[in-house]
Amino acid sequence: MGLGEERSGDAPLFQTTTKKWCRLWYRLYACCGFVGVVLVWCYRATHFPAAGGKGRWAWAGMLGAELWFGLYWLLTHSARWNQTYRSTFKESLLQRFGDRLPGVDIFVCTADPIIEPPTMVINTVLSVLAYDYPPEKLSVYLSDDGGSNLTFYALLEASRFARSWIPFCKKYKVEPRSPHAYFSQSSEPMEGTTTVEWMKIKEKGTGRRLGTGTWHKGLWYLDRTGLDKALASLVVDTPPEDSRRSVEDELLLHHQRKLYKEMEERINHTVDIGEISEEIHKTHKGFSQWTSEANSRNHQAIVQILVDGRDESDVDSEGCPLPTLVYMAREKRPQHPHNFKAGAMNALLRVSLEISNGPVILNVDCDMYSNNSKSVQDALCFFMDEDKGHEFAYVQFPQNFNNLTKNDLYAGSLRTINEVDFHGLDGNGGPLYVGSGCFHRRESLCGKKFSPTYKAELIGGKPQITEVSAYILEERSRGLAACTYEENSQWGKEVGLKYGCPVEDVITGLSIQCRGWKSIYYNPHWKAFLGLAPMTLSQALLQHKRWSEGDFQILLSKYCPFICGHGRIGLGLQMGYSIYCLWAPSSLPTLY
Ligand SMILES: O=c1ccn([C@@H]2O[C@H](COP(=O)(O)OP(=O)(O)O[C@H]3O[C@H](CO)[C@@H](O)[C@H](O)[C@H]3O)[C@@H](O)[C@H]2O)c(=O)[nH]1
Ligand SMILES: [Mn+2]
Repeated sequence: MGLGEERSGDAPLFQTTTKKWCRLWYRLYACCGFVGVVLVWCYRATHFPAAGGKGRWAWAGMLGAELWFGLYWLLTHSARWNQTYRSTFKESLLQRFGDRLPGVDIFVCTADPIIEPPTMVINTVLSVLAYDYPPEKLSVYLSDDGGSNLTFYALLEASRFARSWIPFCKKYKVEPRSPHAYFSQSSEPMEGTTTVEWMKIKEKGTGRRLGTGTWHKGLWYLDRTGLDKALASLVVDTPPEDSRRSVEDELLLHHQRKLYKEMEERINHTVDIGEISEEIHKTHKGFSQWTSEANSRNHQAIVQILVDGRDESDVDSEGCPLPTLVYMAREKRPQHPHNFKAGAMNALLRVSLEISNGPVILNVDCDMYSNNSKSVQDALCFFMDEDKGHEFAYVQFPQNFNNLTKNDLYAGSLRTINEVDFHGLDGNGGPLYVGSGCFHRRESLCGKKFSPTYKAELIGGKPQITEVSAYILEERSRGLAACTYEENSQWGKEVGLKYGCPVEDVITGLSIQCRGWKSIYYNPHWKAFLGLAPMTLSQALLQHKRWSEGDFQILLSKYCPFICGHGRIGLGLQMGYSIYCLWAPSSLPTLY
């Protein structure tokens, strides 16, 4: 069992269960399967055609293929032997740590404004900005490898919208906190509105239109004055307090939706035109960083702090502090390898160290929004645990998708991996690091070795307001995001994410585990992250080719789980890694 139970006095922060009966049934099933496999092998071996007999080579080939699959089967099921499940106790976390909670830096990566539309990117950003976590301890960084001023413009719009969106989410406990996802699941305003009170106001108040506003796609949207007027009229029209509240709620929802739609339209319009207008250009100094020769492969480093969480005058519409929000496009030059996502993540590690220095880091892809506002608290339940927390380097959540068709033609849901394999690996020392949806301890990601005596508190955070201005932080950060910064350094080797492998995350996770750290797989019923799976055959093939190639490359490199992991990670985990490392060679017996 997990922890806590054995610790007297303190309530546990997380619990580990094994689902005993499921495990037993599974093991029984696996044993029966293994008997079957052995019988197939025996049959092949004992019925081998005699020398000179027909089909001898074909038979030998079949025996080879079945031996391979049998051994692969053994590997897979051994890695699944210790299925483990986790649950967290968030209330205890808040009670116990209160304002001693650590700073959390969130990295969102995007690479191309055409493939990854800016409205999608900012929805992901807004979903993490609105996490249910003290805003002064939260910093969100967008890395734009496309180096696009359109993405920067979208983020600027998002930084303004966030001022009403975050208090709205907190007041109404909105879920999910990606505005697009939220508004597309709730019904359209004004049409078939639900409350009786609302109807009354419509008739009695200012008539059909309620107040001043604009028509949009056949619906009447109130503007701020219209909204205030309508709210004021409620006092007269609907005396009971609770019915007044429900109408007020509807009006605010309606207003928030209108703000979102307007922002979305402005961004899409600018993206369609493909350039920033003079008018927009004037609204922020950041646009001047884009010179006329700049393009996605050749430009200087750009770092802009759009919201400085330390600035007490910069608050949301309710007067509460905002999370820090930073735009970063690292320097790109054709003669310097940029190392794809790993390069972006390492630049983010350095820039965020300068600006907010959160000891915990979350990375999400720009197409994967947060679907649960409490995930940061969930992850911290593991890191902050007094007994075991110091052993964990990262907490990986499953990657779930919301664009799959009913039959999931290209197996994009990763169901077996999410629901079976990773629970097995969690019982063997921890799951792989697979990119999006993973919380890291900054130190272990930056190369620190685990030591059993080491019990660092997860403290740290932003420098004091008086220390340096945002301008100086931006200047310094630009140097850290320069493409020459990593020359002759350990970045990409021993520090940060590793370079040179198409699955930079898997190889990085393996080396972290080889340095003695454990990891956690947390798969809550209420999905924490929802993203976009490949939609076409060619996209799906390309992704699987990259994954298989990358994993096979690990097997052949010095990071081979059986060599690098020998004596450092358990045999179960070595076998677990090899399931994926052997994907590519498994294609040969499959073809046979
Ligand atoms: O030069 C690059 C290339 C990609 N990305 C970003 O990296 C992420 C993942 O790239 P994508 O092309 O979407 O790859 P996927 O195969 O969908 O990603 C899966 O596989 C990757 C490699 O294992 C992991 O890093 C991801 O988290 C995981 O979701 C996206 O946000 C990109 O914007 C960059 O920032 N810079
Ligand atoms: Mn992707």
